[in-house]
Parts: sequence; structure tokens; C-alpha cells
Amino acid sequence: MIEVENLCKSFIRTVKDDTDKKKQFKKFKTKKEEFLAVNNVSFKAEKGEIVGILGPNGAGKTTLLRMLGGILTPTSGNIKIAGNDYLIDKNIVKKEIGYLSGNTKLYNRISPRELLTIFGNLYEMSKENIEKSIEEISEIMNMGEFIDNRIENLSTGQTQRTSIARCLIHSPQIYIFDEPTLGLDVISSKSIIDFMKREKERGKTVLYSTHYMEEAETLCDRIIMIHRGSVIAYGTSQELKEKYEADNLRDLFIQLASERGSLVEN
Ligand SMILES: Nc1ncnc2c1ncn2[C@@H]1O[C@H](COP(=O)(O)OP(=O)(O)OP(=O)(O)O)[C@@H](O)[C@H]1O
Repeated sequence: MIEVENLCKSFIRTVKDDTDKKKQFKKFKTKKEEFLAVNNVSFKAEKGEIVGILGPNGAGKTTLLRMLGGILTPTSGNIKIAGNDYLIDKNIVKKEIGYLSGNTKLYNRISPRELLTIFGNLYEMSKENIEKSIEEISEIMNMGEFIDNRIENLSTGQTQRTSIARCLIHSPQIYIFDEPTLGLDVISSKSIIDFMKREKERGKTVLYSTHYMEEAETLCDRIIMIHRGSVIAYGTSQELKEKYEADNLRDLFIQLASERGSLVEN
């Protein structure tokens, strides 16, 4: 289970300085300002649940998932993974997580099997367990045809399945996936969606971000909609549609984001 409480992440960004008095002499001056990319976010994702994070470009989805994946340190707030405080027991907690970042780069000159073996060794698994785990993963992710080919020769869908396979090698309890189906054809995205459903049935927790509202509507047990770093809606698709009298999540999202002033990145 993942419990997130009042999570914030601020960054420094460069903006135009409208207060500059001498601006007639220069094109424009800039200044640094702090802004909240993730603003006071709280939610729970239980065992056996798929929770979807939806939001437009720049909403803060990746920043939120990177904090949960242990890549970024929160500015404030709490994260608990399987009851453990993430910020205190980071190394213990990380073993419970399979984190897929949005821009995963794989070593090109090795095969998926070699990659999975390297990661199995990093998790200090025995040779026997690594081999067993690779056989299972290869079957689940339908990788038999390409598991011994060089990664540089794989298609986009095969590469993405390899990236996800890398997150599975140590059998984590919780999956955190940043846009796992982005840019994939229906067959490749189906194998990833089927995988998420299967893991949910096995009592695992899946938290993932997506721009595909229709996919989230049918797949997710609960939805978190984020806009400009803040949660603007949280609940089951049914609850949200009833509460806001919307036919689907797409209309609902457009409605909520428009009410808050903008549909584009801040
Ligand atoms: N390291 C950083 N330094 C400064 N600003 C950052 C940094 N990382 C992200 N941001 C800013 O934080 C905001 C949220 O970015 P984030 O990548 O989390 O959005 P997103 O919802 O994942 O967008 P997308 O759907 O386009 O991937 C954006 O305004 C982005 O420019």
C-alpha cells in the first residue's frame, strides 16, 4: 500500500522580470522564482488496486512519481510504502517498488536477458532465482521472440516491455509506472495493460500516470486528477462522473481544468 500525505516539491524557475526599471535598454530581464510543481498532494493506493494519475503536460505527474520512485526528495510531506516511512527506510522500501521512469534508457549492446540478469544481481538475487524470474517475466511480458536479441534492434513496444520487465525482476509489491503505454500500438499496450490487471489480481498495487483517459476509465480502480501540481479530483471513475455530472473522464477533466483557468502548462 502507498500512503501519500501533503506531499510538496518546489523547483526554482527562471521567469521574465516585469519589475525591471531599465528594461528599455535591454530586451528583457529575468529573475528566479520558486514554484510548487507538486502542491500538497495526498492519496492512498491500496493492495490489489490500480490507481491512475491523470493530468495535462506539466501538471506534475512525473515529479510526483519520481518522489515515490526515490529519484527526487520531497520538499515536504510524507510517503509510506507498505507501512514504512519512505524517507527513513529508503533502501528497505525501494525493494518493495518497481519504478518505471518516463525516459528509461536501456543499455543498447546487451540483450533483455542480460539486462535482467544484471538487475537481478543488483538486487542480490541468487543465479537460480534470477533464471527462474526471467523465465516467468519472459512469459508474462511475451518476450520469448526477442529476449536474446540486442536491445538496439528491438521495436518501441519490445523496448518498453523490456523496460517494464526490468522493474519486475525482484518481484516488488508495488509498481510505479510513468506513462507505460505512451506511444505504443494496441497490441503492445494490451500486453502491458493485461500485466497490470494480472498483478492487481495478485494483490499488488499499481500506480501509473497516463494521458489516455479512456484507458484509465476502464482500467483504474481509482483516479487522481492533477492540475498545476494540485489534486483537482480523486475517486472511482463512477464517483467522479456522478459527482460532476460528466459522461466520461475526458469531459470531466476539461470541465475541472477550465474552471481553474487554463488547460495548458503553467
Ligand atoms: N528539475 C526541474 N527543475 C525545474 N522545474 C522542473 C523540474 N522538473 C520538472 N519541472 C517543472 O515542473 C512542472 C511539472 O513537471 P512534470 O514533468 O512533473 O509534469 P508532467 O505532468 O509529468 O508533464 P508531462 O505530461 O508533459 O510529462 C513543469 O512546469 C516542469 O517544467
